Amino acid sequence: MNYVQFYYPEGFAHCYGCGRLNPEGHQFKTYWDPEKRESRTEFTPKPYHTAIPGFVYGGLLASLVDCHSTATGSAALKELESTPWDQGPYPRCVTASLEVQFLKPTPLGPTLVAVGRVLERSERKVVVGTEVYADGVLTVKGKAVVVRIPEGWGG
Ligand SMILES: CCCCCCCCCCCC(=O)SCCNC(=O)CCNC(=O)[C@H](O)C(C)(C)COP(=O)(O)OP(=O)(O)OC[C@H]1O[C@@H](n2cnc3c(N)ncnc32)[C@H](O)[C@@H]1OP(=O)(O)O
Repeated sequence: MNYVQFYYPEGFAHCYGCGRLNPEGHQFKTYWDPEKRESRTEFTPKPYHTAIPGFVYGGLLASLVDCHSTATGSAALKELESTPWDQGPYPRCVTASLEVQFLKPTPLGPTLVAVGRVLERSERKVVVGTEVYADGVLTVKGKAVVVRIPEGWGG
């Protein structure tokens, strides 16, 4: 299966964090495992994503949790459709609220792995829990409420 953001409609694919059509952005890519009902986004920060030397800037970590959560919400809403996983478009979500807990400084260098789970889902809203690991150590936890984009917004 391809990544969730691959299936976003073109008009919703320019996000600075995860838009596949934004060459200046991070282009986060999120994979959904339909059996485990778990999402995974891997990203290797660049040397300039620095907070203090050797550690990742918290805003980047929040962006990772943000876009990873909207993608997880998208996959969770896609589950409600009868179309196959490899057939787009996927529903597009925006973030209504985002909580980030920085548990430990996140080292700059290793590939970060964000793992997401669906905590709650209705037809329009998904609550997503995320854990971010660096070298297998949990450094960040997130919780986001994401909402299907209202009718008439771009796309
Ligand atoms: C043109 C091109 C676009 C292009 C768009 C491209 C999208 C890129 C997205 C990338 C990720 C981001 O950075 S997103 C960017 C940051 N986010 C935003 O700019 C979103 C701004 N906010 C909004 O537009 C709005 O507040 C919405 C759409 C999120 C929600 O408004 P609404 O449509 O009136 O929804 P509403 O019916 O009130 O609520 C739906 C459900 O969500 C819950 N809910 C609503 N807000 C919150 C909240 N802050 N905290 C907790 N829960 C909330 C409600 O209780 C309800 O739950 P229940 O009663 O059903 O249980």
